Amino acid sequence: MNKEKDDTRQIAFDAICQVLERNRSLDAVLDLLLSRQADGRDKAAAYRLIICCLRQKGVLEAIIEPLLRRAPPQRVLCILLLGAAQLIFLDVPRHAAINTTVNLTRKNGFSGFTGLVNAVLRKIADQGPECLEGLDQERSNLPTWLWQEWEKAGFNPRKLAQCLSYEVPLDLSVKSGVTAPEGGEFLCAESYRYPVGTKVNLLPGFEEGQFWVQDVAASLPAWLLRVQNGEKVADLCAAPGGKTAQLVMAGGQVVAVEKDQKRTKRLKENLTRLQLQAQIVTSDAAQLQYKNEFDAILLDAPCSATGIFRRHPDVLHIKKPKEISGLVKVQRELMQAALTYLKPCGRLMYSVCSLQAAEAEEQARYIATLPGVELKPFTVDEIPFLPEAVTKEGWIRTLPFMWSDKGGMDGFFMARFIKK
Ligand SMILES: C[S@@+](CC[C@H](N)C(=O)[O-])C[C@H]1O[C@@H](n2cnc3c(N)ncnc32)[C@H](O)[C@@H]1O
Repeated sequence: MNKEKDDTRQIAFDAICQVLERNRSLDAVLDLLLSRQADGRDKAAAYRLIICCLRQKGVLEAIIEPLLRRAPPQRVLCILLLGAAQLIFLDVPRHAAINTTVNLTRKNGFSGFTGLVNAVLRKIADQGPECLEGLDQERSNLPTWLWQEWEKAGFNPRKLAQCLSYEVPLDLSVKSGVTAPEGGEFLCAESYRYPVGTKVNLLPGFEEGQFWVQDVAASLPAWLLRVQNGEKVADLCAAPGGKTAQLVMAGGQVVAVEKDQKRTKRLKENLTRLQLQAQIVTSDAAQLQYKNEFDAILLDAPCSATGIFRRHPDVLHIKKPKEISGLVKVQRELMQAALTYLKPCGRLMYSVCSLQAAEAEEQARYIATLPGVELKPFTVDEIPFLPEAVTKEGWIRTLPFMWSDKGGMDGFFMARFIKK
């Protein structure tokens, strides 16, 4: 492999192009791209650069575009984003940022644009932090459709966009009976928070399967299902398995269903590392043959994932409004199926990591209208450490700026129902 080609900036460029041009999720491209880079520090630097570009894309474009007479090819714009991010947000010295970006332009077949890249980046470097003056940074960084939908839902999009300006800590769910690794802050339930930059695989106990990575908000749906020892539980959309692990730990006899083969493999690997056992079924969870069988079901449904934009800023750019209606349809099919699989008096937890009302609040309203189902509202007593998340309808809605003094949390929605 050509080492020179595989440097930090080349990896960042390849990743940004795949996300922005091909709408591929960052997770999907990173595994492959980062495996090309042997040096851990270079990997971390590439990751930092990619994340910064995706978080600040709107602001960077607002700075770059007035400096262009006509639009260059999309890939040259990606190169400019990388160069400008280094100058404005990552404190890379002017000389290094400009020279390496000009080299990147040449190496990727855009020799005719090296002059332009050089000139634009010099202007940005000359302006320094002043280039941010007068810019509505929050508004620039959110796509208009998300800003509007979040505003309509009453979520304060400006405060949400502010979550893009800080680095995100690491949250672990820790097995019961195990001491959490040192250096973490206890949050709630089985969740601990570690400082930004903590490497999970270097923490003592990782190999032994004593904990797993899971945002504190993501740990709430399985925890609030209050599974009792020996209960028969289905986790209908299970991979990569953070919530399955919680359900098993709580003592459930868990059937974990996952449609995607590759993700099922990851689910199995994760449960093996954690030394936890569940019956794993690879199938469309809407097509199973169960009837009146489970005491409790977790439906952590496939969704737009807009609630996880702090950790995965790619969602801001790859998700499109027209995708939502297809997801709403799948979520409803899964809900209907879940209600068939549930025993009378059984509990259904519906959750999504989405900030889109159509996938969350409106879906909860829809389930409540189905025959034979009733909402079991959450009360503040059940979640006293986060009372602001309990809505007047009795749902739980976490928002990324909740606990912002500690580093925030993912945006999750959950609603609990009982089969009559
Ligand atoms: C939000 S993720 C689940 C995350 C998981 N509950 C956890 O906590 O680790 C949704 C998962 O549902 C899977 N999925 C999507 N449609 C499905 C279906 N019809 N049946 C079963 N699984 C499905 C996706 O492949 C994805 O792994």
